[in-house]
Amino acid sequence: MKLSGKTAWITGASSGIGRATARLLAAEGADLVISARREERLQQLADEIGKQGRKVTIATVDVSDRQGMQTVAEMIASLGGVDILINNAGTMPISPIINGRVDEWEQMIDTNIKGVLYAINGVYPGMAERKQGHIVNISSVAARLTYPSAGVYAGTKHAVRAISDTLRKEAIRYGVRVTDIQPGSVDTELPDSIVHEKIRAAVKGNMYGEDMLNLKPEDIANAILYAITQPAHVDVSELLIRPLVQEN
Ligand SMILES: NC(=O)C1=CN([C@@H]2O[C@H](COP(=O)(O)OP(=O)(O)OC[C@H]3O[C@@H](n4cnc5c(N)ncnc54)[C@H](OP(=O)(O)O)[C@@H]3O)[C@@H](O)[C@H]2O)C=CC1
Ligand SMILES: O=CCS(=O)(=O)O
Repeated sequence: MKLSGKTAWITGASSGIGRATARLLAAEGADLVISARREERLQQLADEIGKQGRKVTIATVDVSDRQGMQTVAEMIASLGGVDILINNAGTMPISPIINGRVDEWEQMIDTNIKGVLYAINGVYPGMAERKQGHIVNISSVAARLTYPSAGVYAGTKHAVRAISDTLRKEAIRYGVRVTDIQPGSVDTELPDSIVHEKIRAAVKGNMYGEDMLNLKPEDIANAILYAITQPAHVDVSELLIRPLVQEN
């Protein structure tokens, strides 16, 4: 097993990419801290993974809750810290900017940018002190391009990519590695977070159309595993993974 003796914190572990990654990392021997807002989902996952003999700690927290994230960080520090952070929690309530859905903009900014920063802030100082660690941020193909209705979402993902690359440069001196994972369309619950009904229907139609074979969450979990199991001198800085049929 490639991750025996390692502990990973996975945010957004209650579904999709986070849940698939939790399963894969546990199968490779990692102990886990899994967090999200839906506690029942986390408990089900913990029960499943616990049967494989892995230690799993649940943290029910909204990543946009600065104090709540600080409490999780303190709990993690009391466990001795984590070796790996999978900074995955995210939301995508997209809509045209002309609609002025300011609450949804703020939700994306608070979750996708501030949440990512709070998690980094929670574990990075400890990693730097121990002179080892790996931070994996899940941005998106939308960290490289934009498309109508996704202005704010793409803005948050461009920000995650910029934060990742800056952190990568700063963290070299501490022996901490940073990877930015950029998935294309993955078959998950993410479109359910779109509140604008017409856009949600359009995105779901596109993502689940018969002519479009999306990625599976496990495809991204495999990419994450690749990034975190390279030799210590290797930093997989970015990985862009699209379904074969996705042009942009
Ligand atoms: N699916 C796709 O096509 C793509 C996804 N991504 C990114 O991948 C990441 C994972 O998404 P994916 O698995 O697809 O979608 P899911 O909707 O299946 O999973 C999102 C996860 O994030 C958690 N989450 C959302 N908001 C919050 C919050 N405020 N606080 C804590 N946890 C939260 C959810 O848990 P809960 O609701 O229980 O809190 C859930 O576990 C996201 O960052 C997304 O932007 C990137 C590119 C493509
Ligand atoms: O983050 C989402 C990427 S895509 O589904 O719009 O390609």
